[in-house]
Amino acid sequence: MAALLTVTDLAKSYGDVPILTSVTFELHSAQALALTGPNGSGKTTLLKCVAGADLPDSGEVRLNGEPFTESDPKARAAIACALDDADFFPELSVAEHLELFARAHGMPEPKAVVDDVVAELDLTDQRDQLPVTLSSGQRRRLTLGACLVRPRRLLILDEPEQRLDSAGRDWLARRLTDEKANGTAILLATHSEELTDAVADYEIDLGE
Ligand SMILES: Nc1ncnc2c1ncn2[C@@H]1O[C@H](COP(=O)(O)OP(=O)(O)OP(=O)(O)O)[C@@H](O)[C@H]1O
Repeated sequence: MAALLTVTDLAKSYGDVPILTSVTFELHSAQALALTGPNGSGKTTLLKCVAGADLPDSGEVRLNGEPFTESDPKARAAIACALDDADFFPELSVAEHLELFARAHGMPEPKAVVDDVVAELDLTDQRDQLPVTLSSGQRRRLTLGACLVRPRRLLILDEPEQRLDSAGRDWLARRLTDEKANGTAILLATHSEELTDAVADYEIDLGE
C-alpha cells in the first residue's frame, strides 16, 4: 500500500546553520512516527515543513504520493495539526472554538462531537471560558481537542504531552493508540519516552 506521507531528502537551514539534512521517511495509515532529540535538534522545524507551515530548502513532502501546499483543500481535510497553544480565536469560548472547527470541516452533528470531546478532555467546567482564562494544561487540552473534533487522516503533534498532568498523559497515550486503531497516521515530536514507547511504531532521533 502507498504511504500516506512521504518525506524525501528534506533539508532546512536557518542562515548558515543547517538544521535538517537529508531527512527521509514514509508514514502509513495506522502508524505513528516519533521524532525525538534534544532541544534545538529540529523536531518542530521538521513538523512545520511537513505541515506546510514552513518551506524546506530542498527535498519533497508528498501526501498520498502528491506534492501539496498548506492551503490545498485535500491536505486541509486530511491533516490535523497541533503545533502550539497560541492558535485560538481570543473571543470564542472553549465550546464555540471547537464547534467552529467541527463545522468548518463539515462534521455531521458538530454539537454532539464537541460535547464528547469537551467531556473527554475534562473541560466541561471550562466550556464557556475564553482561552486566555484557561490554565496552561487546559489550553493544551483545547489545542488537542481542536484536532479531535474534525476529520483527520494524519495527526501532526508537537510535544502533545507538554503541560498535561499524569492523568492527561495517560489519556493521551490511550487516545493516540485508539487513533491509530482507527487508521489515523501520527507524526509527533516528543521528549517523552513513555509516550514514544506507548504509541510509536518507529522513531527518528534528530540528535544523532
Ligand atoms: N525562524 C528561525 N530563525 C532562525 N533559527 C531558527 C528559526 N526557527 C528555529 N530556529 C532554530 O532551529 C533550531 C531547531 O529548532 P526547533 O524548534 O526545530 O527544535 P526542536 O527540536 O523542536 O527543539 P525543542 O525540543 O526545544 O522544542 C534551533 O536551534 C532554533 O533556534
